[in-house]
Amino acid sequence: MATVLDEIIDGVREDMEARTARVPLEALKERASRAVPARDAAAALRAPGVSVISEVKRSSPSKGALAMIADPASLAADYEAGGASVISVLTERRRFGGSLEDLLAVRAAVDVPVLRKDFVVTPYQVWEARAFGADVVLLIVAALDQPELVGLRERVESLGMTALVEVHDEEETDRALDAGATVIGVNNRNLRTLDVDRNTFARVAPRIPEGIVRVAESGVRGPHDVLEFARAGADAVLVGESLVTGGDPKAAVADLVAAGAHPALRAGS
Ligand SMILES: O=C(O)c1ccccc1NCC(=O)[C@H](O)[C@H](O)COP(=O)(O)O
Repeated sequence: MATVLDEIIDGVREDMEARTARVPLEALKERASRAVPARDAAAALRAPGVSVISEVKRSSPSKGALAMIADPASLAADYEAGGASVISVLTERRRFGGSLEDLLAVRAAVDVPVLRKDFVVTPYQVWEARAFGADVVLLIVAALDQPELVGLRERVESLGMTALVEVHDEEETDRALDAGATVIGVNNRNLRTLDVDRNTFARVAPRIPEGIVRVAESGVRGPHDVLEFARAGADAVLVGESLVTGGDPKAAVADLVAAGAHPALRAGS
């Protein structure tokens, strides 16, 4: 039986084929060659404290509509003002209501690195990410076989960007490491059931060696969750829903950043 992930990827491939018919790969490469260089996201995520990746997220398969977000650039600027280290932009159209135009607008509005959050399964999408200003590209291990994962990571890095390689369990973590990932996101959301289990990060993180950036993704409701993920070894958290539904995104990000800089975390307690 097809999973939600399979269904999303089927739609992504259809949309991408339509874009490929309009903009051939060679034209896209030419546009990417004119893009300003990528910002260093790995350095931003390695900074002291728990870095906050704040997401522009209009809707989701698990929750449906979340927020209108008429002006993603303005939301991203609020996130940056609150102290976000990286802005994540969901560019998938059918289930998340995003677009490459959102990515372009956000990149022009902020000085921090910007993540293309999508279901990337072909090199064309990586070139697209760069052409539209991305500094980071999400690669989901569950969506790729091993040669695809290795090839896409290499393509992302050859264009000067950072690959955020997403895993859900220990086996996928081993695949990410074998593929040469240096930034690994553990998603607490099971992509088959869409349920969030916040214990996933604590279970999987010990599998990720020191020196690799560890990102806890999904299910961050507030500062207490940042503290929990930090104690379990997170260098960064990726947060969407609670920021877009909370009413004051700048203050909400600032609260998360403050929690991630808590002195008790520096003492290792
Ligand atoms: O959010 C979903 O329902 C979802 C369903 C299927 C695949 C991916 C999905 N979300 C993408 C994400 O990973 C999250 O947007 C991101 O981690 C932020 O999560 P949250 O803070 O829980 O919105």
